[in-house]
Amino acid sequence: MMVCEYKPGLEGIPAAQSSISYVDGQKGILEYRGIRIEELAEKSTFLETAYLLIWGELPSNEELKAFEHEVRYHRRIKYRIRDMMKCFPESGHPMDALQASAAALGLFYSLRDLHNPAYIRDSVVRLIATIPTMVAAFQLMRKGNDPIRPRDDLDYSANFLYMLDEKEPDPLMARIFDICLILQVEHTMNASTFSARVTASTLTDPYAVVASAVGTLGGPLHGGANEEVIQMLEKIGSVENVRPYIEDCLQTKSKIMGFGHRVYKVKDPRATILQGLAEQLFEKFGHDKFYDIALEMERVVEEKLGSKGIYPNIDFYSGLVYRKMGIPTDLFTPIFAIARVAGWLAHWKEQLAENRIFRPTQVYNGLHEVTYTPIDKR
Ligand SMILES: CC(=O)SCCNC(=O)CCNC(=O)[C@H](O)C(C)(C)COP(=O)(O)OP(=O)(O)OC[C@H]1O[C@@H](n2cnc3c(N)ncnc32)[C@H](O)[C@@H]1OP(=O)(O)O
Ligand SMILES: O=C([O-])CC(=O)C(=O)O
Repeated sequence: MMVCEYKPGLEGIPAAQSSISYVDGQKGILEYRGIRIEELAEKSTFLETAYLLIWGELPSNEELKAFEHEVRYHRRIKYRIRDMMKCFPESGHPMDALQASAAALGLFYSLRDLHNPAYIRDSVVRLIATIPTMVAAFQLMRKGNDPIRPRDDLDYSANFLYMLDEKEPDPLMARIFDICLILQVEHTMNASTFSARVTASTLTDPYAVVASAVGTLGGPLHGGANEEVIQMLEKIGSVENVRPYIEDCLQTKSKIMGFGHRVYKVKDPRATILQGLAEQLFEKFGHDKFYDIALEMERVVEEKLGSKGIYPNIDFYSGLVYRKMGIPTDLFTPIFAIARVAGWLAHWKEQLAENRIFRPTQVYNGLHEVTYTPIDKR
């Protein structure tokens, strides 16, 4: 057997062959199925992009209409799922609520008919359709309110924003939210997608695949950083405090949230687009002082860490966009999951097409031939 060098975090080790997305981290390029992210953000919608990622090609008009229709009519969640969610502690994190709810869907649809295209399509539609409803339902129920029923006349993103507070969203806000989902939907072999593929490789059901990926996305080194960025900006509080804050992080070797990336060594192209979206919102709905703090952070981090290739990642500006929409900070990562579920499902489908169970090796650095010490002699 070939002996390979151990790489912490599997840096640079290919874990799959994939045609779903492509990143050039030196040039700051991201493509979904070969199409540049900038073009999709300008011209596509989240559901069209999800279709592209999962089925490999842009849909025809009829295909898109059919997909949108199916998603629209699967948005409602079973009352037993709602009843289960009512028992969750209101102080719990919405990512944990989402992970548990996604797993619970598997109790109702545990068929695992993995060779049947109709089962694949049905699972894709159900997960993409119900995850926003479950996120919004927990948000209302933890405040003691009843969930708001999805509105069939609203499109995907407008309906989610509506379900958060029963107000039809401003059209610019709904469009910007939809673009955010396009930007967050997929990113090659990131930690949560890897998790999804490992889980998929055991041939379990897609609800378990998504639940395991949601659990992985929530950590602060991954999708959870978008929530931490806002907490950091609040803690810094003013532009003058930025430099001392960053100097302190460098001295204590703490991570600056929303900066750095395993693949990008330049500014993440999605951060650039998100920054532009935040500016559009500030223009229409008023400035946010945290944006000035964020700009100063970007300047100081570039000065101090630019030579190491540490620049803003996708999580740096997304929180400012969601904050301006009035969305609570602890929903930022669940919203990331609303988007990324389509990427995970594209990888689930690709993994199933040429499956082999993931079973890497390890470099054992423990003891051998140790004798058992009876408890009274320890
Ligand atoms: C959707 C997403 O997941 S995007 C990423 C979201 N996560 C964050 O924003 C959290 C902050 N960033 C980080 O923790 C990292 O940059 C990660 C997790 C994104 C990437 O991690 P890795 O590729 O393993 O890089 P690693 O943590 O080994 O850092 C490499 C070097 O850069 C430094 N570095 C990396 N990111 C940062 C940061 N945000 N702040 C300060 N220093 C950093 C490290 O201290 C290390 O320095 P050293 O070589 O002198 O020890
Ligand atoms: O790719 C990664 O390592 C992190 C990630 O999910 C992203 O940047 O969207």
